[in-house]
Amino acid sequence: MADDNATTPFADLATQDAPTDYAQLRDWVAGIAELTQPDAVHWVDGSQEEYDRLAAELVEAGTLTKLNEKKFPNSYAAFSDPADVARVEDRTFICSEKEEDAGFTNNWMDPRQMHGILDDAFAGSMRGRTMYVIPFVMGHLDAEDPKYGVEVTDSAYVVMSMRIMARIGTEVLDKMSREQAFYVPAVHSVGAPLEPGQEDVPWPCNPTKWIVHFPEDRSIWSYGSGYGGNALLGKKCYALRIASVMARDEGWLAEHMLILKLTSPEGKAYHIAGAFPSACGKTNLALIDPTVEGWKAETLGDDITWIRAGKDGEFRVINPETGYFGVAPGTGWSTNPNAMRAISKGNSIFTNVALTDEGGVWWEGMTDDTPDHLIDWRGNDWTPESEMKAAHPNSRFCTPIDQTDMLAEEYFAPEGVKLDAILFGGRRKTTVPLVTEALDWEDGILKGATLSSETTAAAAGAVGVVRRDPMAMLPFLGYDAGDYLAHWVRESGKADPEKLPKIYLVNWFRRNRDGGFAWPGFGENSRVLKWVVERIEGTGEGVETPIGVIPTKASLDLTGITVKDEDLEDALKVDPAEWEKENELIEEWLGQFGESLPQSIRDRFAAQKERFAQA
Ligand SMILES: Nc1nc2c(ncn2[C@@H]2O[C@H](COP(=O)(O)OP(=O)(O)OP(=O)(O)O)[C@@H](O)[C@H]2O)c(=O)[nH]1
Ligand SMILES: O=C([O-])CC(=O)C(=O)O
Ligand SMILES: [Mn+2]
Repeated sequence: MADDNATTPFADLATQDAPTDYAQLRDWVAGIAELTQPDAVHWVDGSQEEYDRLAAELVEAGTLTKLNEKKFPNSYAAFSDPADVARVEDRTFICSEKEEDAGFTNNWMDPRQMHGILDDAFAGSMRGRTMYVIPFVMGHLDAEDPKYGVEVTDSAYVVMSMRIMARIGTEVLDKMSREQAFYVPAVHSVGAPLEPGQEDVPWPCNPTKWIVHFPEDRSIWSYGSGYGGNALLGKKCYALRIASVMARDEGWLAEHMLILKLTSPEGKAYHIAGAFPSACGKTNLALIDPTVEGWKAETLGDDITWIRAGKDGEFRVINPETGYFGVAPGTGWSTNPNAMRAISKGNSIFTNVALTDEGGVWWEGMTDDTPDHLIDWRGNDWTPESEMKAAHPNSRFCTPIDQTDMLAEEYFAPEGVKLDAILFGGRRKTTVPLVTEALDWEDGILKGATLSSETTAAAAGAVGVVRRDPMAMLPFLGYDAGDYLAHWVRESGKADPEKLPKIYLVNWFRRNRDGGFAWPGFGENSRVLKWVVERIEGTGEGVETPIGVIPTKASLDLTGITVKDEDLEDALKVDPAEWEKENELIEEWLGQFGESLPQSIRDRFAAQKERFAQA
């Protein structure tokens, strides 16, 4: 261990037991300790022992409830402050040097001004608490160019969750230190210092929240929230916002996508990625149980995908995470048995779900029967007569991905898999058909660029409002949206045109004329995937419409289910009146981009309007 000339007791605290001689890292951690003034500093080794010790401390503090060991081994439930239940997009900032580099979709503030605000907020913010130092890597530790990070946090809940979601601890620290590698410095504080003698609360947080990214120096500062995407900084903050900037500069793509491996009855494997906004079905599709005869699904990832052009001109994809942070409500034995099996193996942390009288967890949609009595996510008695939901709509399960029975072995391969198709999807009651094949790659980019969805509980704010969400990345772009689309165009230029994935627009959420879902969804989506594969093979039947090719009614394999003919019509129709309105909204959306929007996207949109005019 190196000898430090520490200047303050806090710097001493940070470095005295530091298990690394990486001087730059030691100095950085010491500096954060000086700023935040914790009572203790702990370098996280990532061991089970450490995890169990933190869990015991959090049970003692009332943050975690240990679940029934027989039903949910080594699992815990956490209940957040009712005002800290989701990502806070209006408090999320991209502080690039120039405002135009953050683009019109992001909140921006001058980096110097923001650093001033953060210095004030973080000054003494960890008083009375332990500061944890979490070395982590997103993606594989033995990747060609491992993407390291170090999260400093005063939340043990964050440490436990990060251990599920990413590769953390000693092995990562050792390799990072040996290589003196660059790491993304990520600072997190719940923003609730304790004065001497002050009693803690189960879920400390601060009414003022700051989720801040500095893309040029690749750093992250998160203040005031303990929740999910606000606090587990390896996830959305690093693996999407900061990684998207790295990807722009280094020539790859960081995307909000699931990865699914699908094997046909003939034994041929296909890899499909899907970009859907938060709470629009990624985890469910990633864990699909196909209902269509003879098809097998395996998963590689459910939320984040990094794409690189391979040496043979193919697109290759990996999942940089190691766990699920999945939406609990709607995840059930009938809709998502693969998730339920993974969860049942234990080692999970549930946040804002309800507790059963047997010490288990429950949420809306988990089982067909509703329990007679629960403790709801706010800690109140709950019965089926209660007006409130038992679980918060954005309640989550945090579960290791390697507990998935249907995990594809390629998940473990640093070189990833070759991508065959990309689905862009959203939650739209009207207008957008069940599935549409883009006319070609550039038309596919237009589909991604103009993707839209009704807002959900995954972010604070109104639910059910239609908004444009380019490539499902709206809340996760680390730079200008037009530059991002131009980067897509540029990256695809590197691929062999023959090997570019085919692109599809999907919508599992369209309503029928009676207001119900027009398509049964979930496992039945395998029927749509089968059509996609048939299109790739050149055998699937389709009808050309002004927005692309949609299946004929007969070309969707509906063996074994009954879908009413009129429901199928409602699911598949391209209604010119709806699209006239839609095209106006798209025009308005594209009008918000500046110069940076690639001309090819404007041209492809003009072509789409022209096809409607000709139809
Ligand atoms: N009707 C219908 N609902 C679905 C379908 N797939 C998912 N859902 C519901 O949509 C909600 C969100 O699904 P998820 O799979 O968790 O969404 P996600 O995209 O992984 O969300 P994030 O983890 O927030 O990014 C859940 O309540 C699901 O039950 C589908 O095919 N049809
Ligand atoms: O980031 C979070 O808090 C949860 C999540 O996966 C999302 O909202 O997309
Ligand atoms: Mn998910």
